[in-house]
Amino acid sequence: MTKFSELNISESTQDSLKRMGFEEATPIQEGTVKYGLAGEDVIGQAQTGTGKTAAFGIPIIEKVDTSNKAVQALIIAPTRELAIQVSEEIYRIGHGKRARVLSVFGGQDIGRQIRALRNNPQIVVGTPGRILDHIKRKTLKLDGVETLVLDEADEMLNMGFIEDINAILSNVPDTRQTLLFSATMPGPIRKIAETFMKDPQMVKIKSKEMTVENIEQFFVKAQEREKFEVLSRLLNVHQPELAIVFGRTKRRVDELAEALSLRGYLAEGIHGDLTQSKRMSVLRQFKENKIDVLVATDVAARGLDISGVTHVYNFDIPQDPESYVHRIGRTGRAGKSGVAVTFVTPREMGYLRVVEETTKKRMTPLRPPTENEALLGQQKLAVEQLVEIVAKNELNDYREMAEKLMETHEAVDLIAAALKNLTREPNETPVKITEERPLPSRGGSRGGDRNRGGGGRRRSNNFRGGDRNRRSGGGGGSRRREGSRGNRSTKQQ
Ligand SMILES: Nc1ncnc2c1ncn2[C@@H]1O[C@H](COP(=O)(O)OP(=O)(O)OP(=O)(O)O)[C@@H](O)[C@H]1O
Ligand SMILES: [Mg+2]
Repeated sequence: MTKFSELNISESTQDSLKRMGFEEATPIQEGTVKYGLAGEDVIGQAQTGTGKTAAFGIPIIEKVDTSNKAVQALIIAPTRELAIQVSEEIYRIGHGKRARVLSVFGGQDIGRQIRALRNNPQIVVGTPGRILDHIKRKTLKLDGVETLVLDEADEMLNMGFIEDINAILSNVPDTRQTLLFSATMPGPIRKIAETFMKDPQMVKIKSKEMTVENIEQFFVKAQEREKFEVLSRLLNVHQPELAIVFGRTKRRVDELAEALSLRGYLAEGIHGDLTQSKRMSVLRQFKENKIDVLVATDVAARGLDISGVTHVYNFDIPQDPESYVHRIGRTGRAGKSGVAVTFVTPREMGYLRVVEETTKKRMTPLRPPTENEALLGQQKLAVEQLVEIVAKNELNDYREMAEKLMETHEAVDLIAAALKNLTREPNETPVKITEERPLPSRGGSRGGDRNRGGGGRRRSNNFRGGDRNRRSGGGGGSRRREGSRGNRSTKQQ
């Protein structure tokens, strides 16, 4: 590990990084900051959660001239949430220098953004569509841009943003420096990326596997119709602090969020058809631990950095190995540990093998928990909660009542009743999960089919469904979840 002081960066930026709790540079930061500072183009590839944002953020902050009113750096990101997150991180890195950073994205009042743009931000982070909109309105001038960043470029190209990106690039001076970062760099994407760039320095952080080793990776084989029960049981056994469940389509996400709420989990869905304010409020609730389970599509979760995500469940196996890498990378970030479980129907085993070949990592088979094991997991949790309440020693208002109860009942029955009340018991509430068709067969369960069609094809999984707005609420939030946070770090697999 390298100290930031060895990377030739200013005291003020070093102070900001210290304030953020960054003590040493991660390998991708160590590898790219010098090129970034020297004005060279860089293609940076490193595993999820290893600090790629600061890898481009640090040189941007170092180079920005705060006495110059022009926009000097433009960062393009695939989603609104990511644009916000990246702008916040860069703002923090630029704290000492007082650089002005602004995020612009669709779904937010454009008038407000236009006014903010008049305040001369030096760094703008945005989604392609909205950036282009501002260029057309002449509310965003890019002739002073020296550094352009494409974060998650492959996702933007998958989403069909290539023309928008080309149009944006034609408004940025040719003399600019271009930086491109992602955890995965599929071949065709790299080729396209190179056409945007001049003699890019390739910085690939070598690792045996594509995924970080602090994520334990499991798969569970289940029939499509069994998957939801298996998910509920796994949640009961694993007791995740925060979990993300990925579904293949927007409809799937809506139905899963609804079904989980009905069964008493604090769950909400997030996907591209929700209004911007709904998406932001769901994410905020998740970050504040008011939701335990976030159900999401691939796109909605790309690049998101939420600390405390302990478990990722791929309710549907992703079609591309790259999606798998990005999905499970929502856990195990910044050196923390995480667990990923991928559901696979027998017909989809071929996809699992392709994922494993790409990531160079075998997933461990996981037996679906029995109903009894799920109950036991929850009972254990109830015991922990009860003991914790006792340890808090705030029971004075209850002692008298308790003593009275003990005159007529056995102590053991009373405790058993309290435990029962705290336990999430197997719940048969009917839920509606429309069966998804399995992915097209990949020829046999050993897979290994390298000749998969559609390498450069636009992914369709995030563009289907979404024919309904998500019903809000769902009720059923269980009592026992409330105030039980601090106690739920027990991780089992
Ligand atoms: N040098 C560092 N020391 C400690 N923490 C860091 C350091 N650099 C980044 N982090 C933290 O690590 C987390 C992950 O960083 P970041 O979001 O940049 O990852 P990423 O590589 O872009 O991941 P993804 O591929 O998922 O987009 C963030 O919370 C970030 O603040
Ligand atoms: Mg990132």
